[in-house]
Amino acid sequence: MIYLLGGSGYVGQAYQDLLTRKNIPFKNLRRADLDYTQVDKLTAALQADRPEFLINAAGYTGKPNVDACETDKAECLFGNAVLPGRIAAACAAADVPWGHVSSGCIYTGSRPDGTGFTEEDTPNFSFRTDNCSFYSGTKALGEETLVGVDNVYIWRLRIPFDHRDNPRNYITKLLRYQRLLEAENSISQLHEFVEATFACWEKRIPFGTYNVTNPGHITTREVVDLIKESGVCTKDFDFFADEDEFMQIAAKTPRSNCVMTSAKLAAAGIEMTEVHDALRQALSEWVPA
Ligand SMILES: NC(=O)C1=CN([C@@H]2O[C@H](COP(=O)(O)OP(=O)(O)OC[C@H]3O[C@@H](n4cnc5c(N)ncnc54)[C@H](OP(=O)(O)O)[C@@H]3O)[C@@H](O)[C@H]2O)C=CC1
Ligand SMILES: Cc1cn([C@H]2C[C@H](O)[C@@H](COP(=O)(O)OP(=O)(O)O[C@H]3O[C@@H](C)C(=O)[C@@H](O)[C@H]3O)O2)c(=O)[nH]c1=O
Repeated sequence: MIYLLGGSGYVGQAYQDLLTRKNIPFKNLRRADLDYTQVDKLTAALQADRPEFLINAAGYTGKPNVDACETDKAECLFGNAVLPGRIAAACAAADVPWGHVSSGCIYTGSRPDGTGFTEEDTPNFSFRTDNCSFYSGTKALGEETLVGVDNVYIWRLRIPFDHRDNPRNYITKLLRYQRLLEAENSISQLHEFVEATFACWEKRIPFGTYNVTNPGHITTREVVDLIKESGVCTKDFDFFADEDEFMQIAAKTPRSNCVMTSAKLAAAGIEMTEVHDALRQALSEWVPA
């Protein structure tokens, strides 16, 4: 049996769908039912139920986007930086291996030679580099909390998208924002992300950190072209002149826009669809809200 923390959230729902489809028994824990943020309570539950693996899809993202984290810092710090350490303590006490959903938003840009950041690269969009959003800072701290912890996968998700219209879906965001920021990003098809991360456990690949993004990178303008090409929306999309204008008009805090490589995951035998193809696929199956 699998333990799922935060299973009622946007990412957690995708895990519920996956485990249900695969017919794998799981328990979706919600804080309202069992306060898994308390080490003693989570440890006792793990010792009683003895799940084979735990997935942590809990955390604080801010709604509708990371700007909201700037005004709820205590909750954001707790959910993203403190909670992973608490789960690590409980999983160590009960000897349960686990996986943690982190974020690629701890990087900005690309490597100096233009290639994507690897798992070996130190985050360059964090409190330590003093250039980040509060959300990104807490996600980087969450990873630091887990340094030296055995039996854990750290899975980096980035700007999720899929075929279902949803305010959290990157495609929906681009359809609804009044103006767009031109940027280059590596991004993750949500359902491929959950499949790939669970495959880490199923295939028993080595524990550690994995970038779980669709291979390649894509610019906002390229996504817009694919949206138009698909017929999902053919309007004229309006763009900000530059990041300064974006910050003045639409954002409270800087965004991470970055290129990553998921080559480590592929080398472990877990392949994801090339990013343009994955977007084309999602748009071809588009389900409006
Ligand atoms: N959505 C995105 O764009 C991305 C998300 N991620 C990461 O994925 C994880 C899940 O995100 P997502 O599903 O979008 O988030 P949601 O807000 O949709 O769901 C998160 C769930 O976490 C639980 N939770 C536990 N502690 C807290 C807390 N302090 N504050 C708020 N919620 C808490 C809640 O479940 P309950 O109360 O039921 O237990 C909640 O339903 C996060 O760690 C996030 O950083 C990474 C990259 C991109
Ligand atoms: C607000 C806004 C953003 N954007 C761009 C900036 C960025 O490239 C992209 C996404 O920005 P948002 O503000 O919607 O999303 P943001 O909250 O920054 O999204 C992030 O959420 C957290 C939880 C993560 O971990 C990330 O991986 C990512 O999904 O959209 C616009 O083009 N126009 C806008 O008006």
